[in-house]
Amino acid sequence: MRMFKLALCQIKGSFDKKESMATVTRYVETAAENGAQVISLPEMWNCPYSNDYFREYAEAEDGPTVKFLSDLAAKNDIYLIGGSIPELDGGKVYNTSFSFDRSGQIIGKHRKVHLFDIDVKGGIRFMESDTLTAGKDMTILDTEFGKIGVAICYDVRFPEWFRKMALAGAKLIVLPAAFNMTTGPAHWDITMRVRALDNQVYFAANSPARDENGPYVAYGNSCIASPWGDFIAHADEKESILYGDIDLDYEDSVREQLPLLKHRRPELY
Ligand SMILES: O=C(O)CCC(=O)C(=O)O
Repeated sequence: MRMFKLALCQIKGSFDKKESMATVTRYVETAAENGAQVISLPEMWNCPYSNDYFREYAEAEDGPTVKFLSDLAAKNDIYLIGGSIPELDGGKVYNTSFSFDRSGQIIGKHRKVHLFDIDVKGGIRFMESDTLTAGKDMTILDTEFGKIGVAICYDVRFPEWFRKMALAGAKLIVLPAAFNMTTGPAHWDITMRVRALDNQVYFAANSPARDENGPYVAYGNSCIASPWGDFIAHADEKESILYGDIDLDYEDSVREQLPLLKHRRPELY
């Protein structure tokens, strides 16, 4: 099939995992009822986004959250890109996105490769590397709709990583992410559009909804950019489900008319 419906669930986090799971269940069921075949969640949806909580909330791959996501994918007969959660493995904590097929099988596991360590004066300081370990591997899901790349938030700032994904065949890239109120207004929209445009892919960024009272105020503004570089869907800061039709024939036609990927001169750079 050359066309499928993607849904991004822009939901608020909470301190209570059970409450977060109940919210996720509601949103995923609604998106599936509305015809979405691939559904995604935000970064760290089951854990407050703070170094104070990552280890406390972390779970192993055989823990309850991965089981919950697997059951949810199977029950709703959808591909699920499970946002990200703190994953505990060998005493280390990773920011990890698990993905599932329609039967609930894990088909991808992305550990955030670029850790979010920034110090913007008068804005935001965050040092993920104080508590988290970086992953090393590129993640591309093989699905009945084609290849879907998965990366997490700060990964988006490294264009080489996404070019590599496009060259490996990714047609859609999904980014569970949680920009903030300093870098969000400055860089979110333009970065998502340009990753789509440069690589001639659909590019979808799934933020949590904004919670002014939470430990981390996310920017929201989940969005889906087309291979032409325009937005086909864009949320505000509130809880919502964002839908987009991913049309791979359209993607092919953009690539034929403006053959950027063919015109590269890798022997020169
Ligand atoms: O790159 C940014 O500005 C934000 C990144 C971020 O919030 C994250 O990686 O979680």
